[in-house]
Amino acid sequence: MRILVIGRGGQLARALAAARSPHELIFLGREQADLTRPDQAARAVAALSPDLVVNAAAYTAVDRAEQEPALAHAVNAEGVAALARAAAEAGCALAHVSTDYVFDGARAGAWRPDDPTGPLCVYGASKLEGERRALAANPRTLVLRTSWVFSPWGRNFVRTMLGLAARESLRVVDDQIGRPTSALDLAEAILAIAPRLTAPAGAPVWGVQHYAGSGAPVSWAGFAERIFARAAALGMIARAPRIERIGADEYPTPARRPANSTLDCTGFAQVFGAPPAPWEEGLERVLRIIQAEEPEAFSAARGLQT
Ligand SMILES: NC(=O)C1=CN([C@@H]2O[C@H](COP(=O)(O)OP(=O)(O)OC[C@H]3O[C@@H](n4cnc5c(N)ncnc54)[C@H](OP(=O)(O)O)[C@@H]3O)[C@@H](O)[C@H]2O)C=CC1
Ligand SMILES: Cc1cn([C@H]2C[C@H](O)[C@@H](COP(=O)(O)OP(=O)(O)O[C@H]3O[C@@H](C)C(=O)[C@@H](O)[C@H]3O)O2)c(=O)[nH]c1=O
Ligand SMILES: [Mg+2]
Repeated sequence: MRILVIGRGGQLARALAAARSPHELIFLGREQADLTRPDQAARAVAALSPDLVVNAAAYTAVDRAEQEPALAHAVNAEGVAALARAAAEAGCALAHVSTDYVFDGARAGAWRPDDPTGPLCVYGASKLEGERRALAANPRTLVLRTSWVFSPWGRNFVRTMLGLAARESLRVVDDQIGRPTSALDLAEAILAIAPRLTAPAGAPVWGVQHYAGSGAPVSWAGFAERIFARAAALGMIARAPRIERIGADEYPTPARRPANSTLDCTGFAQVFGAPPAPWEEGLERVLRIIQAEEPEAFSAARGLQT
């Protein structure tokens, strides 16, 4: 089948490009399909008439969004609405990726797709609006919420931590928990379920589902410890910084983040017949790719004699 991916340089888009797949994948970067220029994406969808559009583009700068709410909304809500309309008009399905930050995180237990939302920040609110607009514009829409995405590329918590590995100690928030997700696993899951996304409107595949790394939820501090422990074991860093576990109130950021971001993915496993991959295995794979692709990238932080 023919899959049109909106977005090219981002983590998920790169992971989709790296994955092995029997499908024909076409990637459009911002130059060809800018979500703030709704006509562009619509023209591309009409011209290419794919079976499925995967939206891997988004405004993802969580803190900066607090200063740029209009732009976040233009990309994550208006742009998505236009894309969904174009897909509906061309008769093609839409897989749209969303986020755990649509929840307020204010209770224990994993969030199910139909649990009440309540975003705490501009990014989360813009993504929630995008979900609604996509589902309203195209009945053949799968909104796939994911969380804490990391990959060998771009901006993510794993690369941020590796960049700080030379520090003696690091203060990291311990009262926000969630499920980290490898972009490679997410990409492979999307490609694996793609043939199911040719179903007609009303089929059980449409609507909101959750896909996040399986295994125990962790705090950012716990995730950081795991990253450093594995990076040290792989010889990427000489030794792990000491992690000082702090509260979010001790690490002020412009955007508020949910205390409990844990996504319940049982619905995805039921509908698509495959549970998400374990995040700890995803981390191992991502670290090995970073090590292979950029042996010197974190050399300043390695503290290793080379
Ligand atoms: N990263 C995470 O931790 C999480 C991400 N998600 C969601 O997953 C999806 C993929 O995220 P991820 O791959 O990490 O995102 P990235 O931030 O890595 O990439 C986002 C991509 O979107 C592009 N983009 C931004 N604005 C526009 C625009 N106006 N028109 C077209 N393209 C644009 C960026 O282009 P450019 O490079 O030119 O800026 C970039 O290539 C997003 O929907 C995100 O909301 C959900 C949960 C967690
Ligand atoms: C760098 C750093 C961050 N932190 C905290 C701040 C914050 O609470 C938490 C994560 O910070 P980050 O900015 O890396 O992550 P953030 O940008 O909030 O990541 C989010 O991105 C969007 C796109 C999503 O959709 C979410 O699922 C989530 O992955 O870690 C520390 O405590 N110490 C540190 O040294
Ligand atoms: Mg960030």
